[in-house]
Amino acid sequence: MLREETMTSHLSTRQGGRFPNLNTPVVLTRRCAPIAPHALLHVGKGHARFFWQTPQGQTVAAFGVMHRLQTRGADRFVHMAAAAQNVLANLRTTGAPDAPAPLLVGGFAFDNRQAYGWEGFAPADFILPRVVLRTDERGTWLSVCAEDETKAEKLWQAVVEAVHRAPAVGATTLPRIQHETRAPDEHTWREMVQQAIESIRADVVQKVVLARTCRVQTNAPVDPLAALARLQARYQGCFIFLVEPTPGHAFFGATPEILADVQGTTLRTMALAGSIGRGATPEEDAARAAELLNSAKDRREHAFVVQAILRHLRHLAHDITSAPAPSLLRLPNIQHLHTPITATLNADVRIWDVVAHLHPTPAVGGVPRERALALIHELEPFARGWYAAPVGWVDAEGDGTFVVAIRSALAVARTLTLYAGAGIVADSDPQREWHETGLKFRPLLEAIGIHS
Ligand SMILES: C=C(O[C@@H]1C=C(C(=O)O)C=C[C@H]1O)C(=O)O
Repeated sequence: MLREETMTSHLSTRQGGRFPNLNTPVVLTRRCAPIAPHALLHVGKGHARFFWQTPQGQTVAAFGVMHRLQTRGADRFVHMAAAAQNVLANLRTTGAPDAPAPLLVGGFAFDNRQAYGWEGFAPADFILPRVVLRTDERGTWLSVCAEDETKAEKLWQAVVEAVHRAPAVGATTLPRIQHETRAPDEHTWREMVQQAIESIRADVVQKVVLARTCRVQTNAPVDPLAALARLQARYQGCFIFLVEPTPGHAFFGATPEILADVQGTTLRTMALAGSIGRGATPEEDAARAAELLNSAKDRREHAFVVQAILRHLRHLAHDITSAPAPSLLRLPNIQHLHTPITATLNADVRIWDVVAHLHPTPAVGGVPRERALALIHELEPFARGWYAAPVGWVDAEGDGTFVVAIRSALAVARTLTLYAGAGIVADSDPQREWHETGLKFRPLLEAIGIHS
């Protein structure tokens, strides 16, 4: 039943292209008794899937494809905005009158490069899901999307029955690790950082964020749901996400970094840059926090991000406010400098415009942006795929949230690739940056049962 209902229709856009006429699908949304998001994702195994959990505990779990929207190229944000608008404006909603609006879920690649291992992901890839489960302070909502009312009604009932038959998330046996490789290795990393520092001294760039990967081979496929459960247990302060646009190609993580959160005309974003480990005792932890807050190097690294965000927002928004000095954002593995920023969007500015302008901030790219990106391409021995890129959702009212997909991993079959980066400025130390990126791998290593 579910399998038949979840047929895929493709909607690709090309520059200057026209969108095909769509039939008008029906989105049926009703309140329901609590359903565990994991049960829904379990039912959705074998389909495209999406999961989202905010630090406040709201969740979105979705599966199946009513429409898949894919765009590529430097203008992928603009083209996706048009395609999304076209799909969301062509829905008939039914069910509870106070139901949350229909949404699209997905994200973007970091840049325009072909990325090895990311074949299951288009450079901009969103779906209008067949089934969406949302929990928030108002309760639990189940939405289904189908060709007509009768089909929607049948699908709604079928999903409710299926989730009640789904097994509870219990202890899962984790796959055994057979092989682990760090790319680049430590020696090459030091050379990369050294070259970045030389580019900074030569005034080519002022800051650049370099990343490295950890590739793990396991004896059995990694179950992203088991990894998500572990991230949920330990990293509730983060946004926990899973994007699986093609079944079996899963990108997931626990990120603290919001790129754009829009409700009505209110925008929330943040600068997050400058990092140090946690202490083993409260005294040591406080000493490290003080060291970070007083570090001229970290404050400079951070200021680049604040300035870039404020500069972009000036064209998009008014009433922009940012904290005068960074505060601490503390996670179990690491602590960061953090500046919350809010603004009111100008008329006609949508979340897509904000994402298109802000990404990549110097928290994951560098300053100046284009030169830093060129240096990243030159120095990093891999393409980033969706790592450090915008991932999130947008609804039919124009609200939405995109996070920066760091502290993340790609799982395809028995290969898991973890990514972590660090901002390099003139006085960075390659050894310390190796250690810092090591700390940033930790949540995802733990999520698959490796304690480093
Ligand atoms: C690039 C990453 O993290 C970013 C870089 C940081 C830094 O250089 O201090 C801190 C937070 C993030 O904005 C990552 O986790 O991979």
